[in-house]
Amino acid sequence: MSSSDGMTCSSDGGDTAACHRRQCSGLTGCALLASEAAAHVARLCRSNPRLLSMLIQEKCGDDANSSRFTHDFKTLADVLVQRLVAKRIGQQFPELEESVYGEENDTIQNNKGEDVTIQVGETVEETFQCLSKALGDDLDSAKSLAESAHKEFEAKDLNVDCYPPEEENLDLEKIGIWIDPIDSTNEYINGNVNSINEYGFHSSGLHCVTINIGLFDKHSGKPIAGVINQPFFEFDPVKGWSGRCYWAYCDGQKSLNSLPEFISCNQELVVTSNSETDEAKAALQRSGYTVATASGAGYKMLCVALGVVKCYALTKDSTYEWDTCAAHSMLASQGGTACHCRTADGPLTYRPKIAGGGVRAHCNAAGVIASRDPQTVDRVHALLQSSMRLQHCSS
Ligand SMILES: O=P(O)(O)O[C@H]1[C@H](O)[C@@H](O)[C@H](OP(=O)(O)O)[C@@H](OP(=O)(O)O)[C@H]1O
Ligand SMILES: [Mg+2]
Ligand SMILES: [Mg+2]
Repeated sequence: MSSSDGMTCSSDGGDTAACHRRQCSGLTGCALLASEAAAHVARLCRSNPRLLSMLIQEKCGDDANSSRFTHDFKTLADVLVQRLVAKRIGQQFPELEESVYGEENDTIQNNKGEDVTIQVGETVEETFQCLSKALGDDLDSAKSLAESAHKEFEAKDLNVDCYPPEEENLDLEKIGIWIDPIDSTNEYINGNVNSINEYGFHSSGLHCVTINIGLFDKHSGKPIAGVINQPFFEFDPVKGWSGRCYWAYCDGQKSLNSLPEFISCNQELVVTSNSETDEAKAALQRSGYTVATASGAGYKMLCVALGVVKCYALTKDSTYEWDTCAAHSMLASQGGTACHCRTADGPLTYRPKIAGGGVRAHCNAAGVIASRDPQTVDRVHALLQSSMRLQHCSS
């Protein structure tokens, strides 16, 4: 684990609560606490079958990830979580209000077919009024969701090994933030719980769901900090689900993160999408890599950052800036990187949301190769490029 200085909390019992608040007082800390509030909402929506089934909606037109899914869905949890994270960041850092972007648009249709814009208000009552429009007559669900959207968390509530720096060297005017409120919505909707695979990660199921919050430099396009929260990490028959979260920070001068430092990963393991081509998988295998698949772009990249796998490779155009920004920041803080796969354009970059651009404007259109080890990125890039050239020549 790499950690910053000045983050230990006195155990004299004096002002512990204030100390915990202080520990997450920077922007990365704010995103980390917001991710925990978001995870709480995600778990609540998932635990209420009525709520979930009422509010699963198909994304249409420019909003849909049509290169990955024939039918792409969102839930109330996606929309509410995005609003909640944006609200909390905007409250603590008003300068950033216009610079927080998300995967989803803010509307959801209620059972009367009316579009409702989801907002997190200043008070629980305001949020309740909004959610009750979305949830029709289910006032109990609207009330519990509104309360949960306003629930406050402190650093001590987080399942994290160390806290982000209080002092960040950030020029807020340059910062943009991408939120993927629920990554792997399909697994979230299906709700399956699958056991861990032979490599030590989950190939599918609720464990692959993550909340990704990535900070980037609007001028250079570089990732700066990231938070990934995994809301469904552990299940206890009495207490239900609990999660875990990770953060990273790399402003070009200092690199800090809460990820494990020592890794004994399977050095030759590459994780990819269930939708990856047989040709790309075969090319990796011919070069000595073992190839495994998993759901969730954020989860796959988190597995790389945690050292469970060596590399994430995707030749397809099915991920977006909100899928990769948080995890890319983590890899960058570890000395690694995430690059375009099908071109020689180097690292992925991030841009503020383009009005009217639809999701394609923020697509990682040339695929992704990500690793903690830049040499692995180069090697996998070269071998996939040459396999794609061969395919091109023979077709
Ligand atoms: O659930 P949303 O936030 O829409 O994000 C999706 C990504 O955009 C897709 O690229 C992921 O598919 P792959 O991981 O199979 O590429 C997809 O993963 P999944 O379908 O395998 O769960 C999601 O991560
Ligand atoms: Mg996603
Ligand atoms: Mg998503």
